[in-house]
Amino acid sequence: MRSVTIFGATGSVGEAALALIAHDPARWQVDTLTANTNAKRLAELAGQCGARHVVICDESKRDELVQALAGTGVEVSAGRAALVEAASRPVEVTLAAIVGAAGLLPTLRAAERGGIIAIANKEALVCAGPLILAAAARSGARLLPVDSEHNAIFQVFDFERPERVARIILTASGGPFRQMSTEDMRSVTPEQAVAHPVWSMGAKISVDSATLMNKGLEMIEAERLFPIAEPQIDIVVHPQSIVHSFVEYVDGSLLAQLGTPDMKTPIAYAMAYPDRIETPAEKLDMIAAAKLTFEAADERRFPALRLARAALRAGGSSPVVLNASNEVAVERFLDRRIGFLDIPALCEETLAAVGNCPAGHLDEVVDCDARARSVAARIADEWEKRA
Ligand SMILES: NC(=O)C1=CN([C@@H]2O[C@H](COP(=O)(O)OP(=O)(O)OC[C@H]3O[C@@H](n4cnc5c(N)ncnc54)[C@H](OP(=O)(O)O)[C@@H]3O)[C@@H](O)[C@H]2O)C=CC1
Ligand SMILES: CC(=O)[C@@H](O)[C@H](O)COP(=O)(O)O
Ligand SMILES: [Mn+2]
Repeated sequence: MRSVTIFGATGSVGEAALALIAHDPARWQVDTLTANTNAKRLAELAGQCGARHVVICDESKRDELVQALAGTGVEVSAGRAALVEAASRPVEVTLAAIVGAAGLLPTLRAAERGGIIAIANKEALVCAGPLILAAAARSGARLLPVDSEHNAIFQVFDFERPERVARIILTASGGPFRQMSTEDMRSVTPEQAVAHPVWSMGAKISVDSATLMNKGLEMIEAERLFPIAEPQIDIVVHPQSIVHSFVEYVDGSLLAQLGTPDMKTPIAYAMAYPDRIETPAEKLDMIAAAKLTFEAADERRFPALRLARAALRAGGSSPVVLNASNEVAVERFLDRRIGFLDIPALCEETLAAVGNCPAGHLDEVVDCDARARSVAARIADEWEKRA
């Protein structure tokens, strides 16, 4: 039996992990589940999986959660400090599945503590990858990527002889607007943007997939996770999302991991590592899939790719600023306060306005993230006043 804590249990990745646990409950002992505001669902999930402890970040939801779990013996905590404290509890597997930079502190605390850190929270790696890796190296924690592309690369990457790897190629579905002109993208709605053609995911990552910022963040995530440099990271659009990424070796061999687009497979890989466990994910029927297609990514229609590559090249605080401004922009787009094309535009203006700030230490990353959010909000407020 493995003990497991899930940060972001009420989200798309968190629920997929809990479905895996329900599929083979004898294998897992759930320690802590966390949510931001969704107390009702958190209580239901805790009841279903027999969690010992729950954390709700929004303190105003504490009473609702306490009432929902009355008589069950489940320990209830609330607030941001409790979220980070929960990462200090000893468990064998921590699933980091909070969305956004909000997941950074608990993920870092878990990496400081040890065990398997199954990491879906790519924004934490984008903002503070070197800090998380250093913490894991000190504690002996095993950092395992859950993001489908990075999980695929992890499965076929020669870590013993990385000099044999020529490049990695991240596959991108292309999102819902893959074939749309820039002009038509101007007026797309949040509903259209979150309707991902292949994957079923939370709203923020779905919008990121639509702008291709998701792939941009994934380039940075890959540079953090694997011993490769920016020029060795390429992207290819693969609308079927069956090949989850490639590793190209110096002899020209391309190794890939394939499967149906279901997050339960990479989550199971990371949570059960180094075992492989049976999952309820649909198995790939190659005859039915029949055709796998590949095309070039268009940086002109999807400028987020260009911005992310530039941020990766620039290093320092640029990835932090890119991520923070994107989080502000996506939230405002979902609230219908800015348009779809304004998302990369706001990131670009924020990057130019913030410039370089120190981002080597945790407090510097936190300050830089806050500064970028406030600059992005100010720019977007000015746009709104002018409109
Ligand atoms: N969904 C997917 O298939 C994939 C996701 N990822 C990555 O995994 C992460 C999670 O994505 P996804 O599951 O789609 O996200 P969701 O939006 O579906 O879920 C987010 C989870 O995080 C919690 N949360 C949100 N904001 C905060 C906050 N400020 N503080 C603490 N907790 C918070 C939510 O709680 P509440 O419900 O209360 O709001 C929820 O449990 C992201 O980083 C994403 O990029 C990577 C690959 C695939
Ligand atoms: C499932 C997963 O890993 C997502 O990050 C996925 O990659 C999103 O699809 P896109 O390729 O459209 O960004
Ligand atoms: Mn991905």
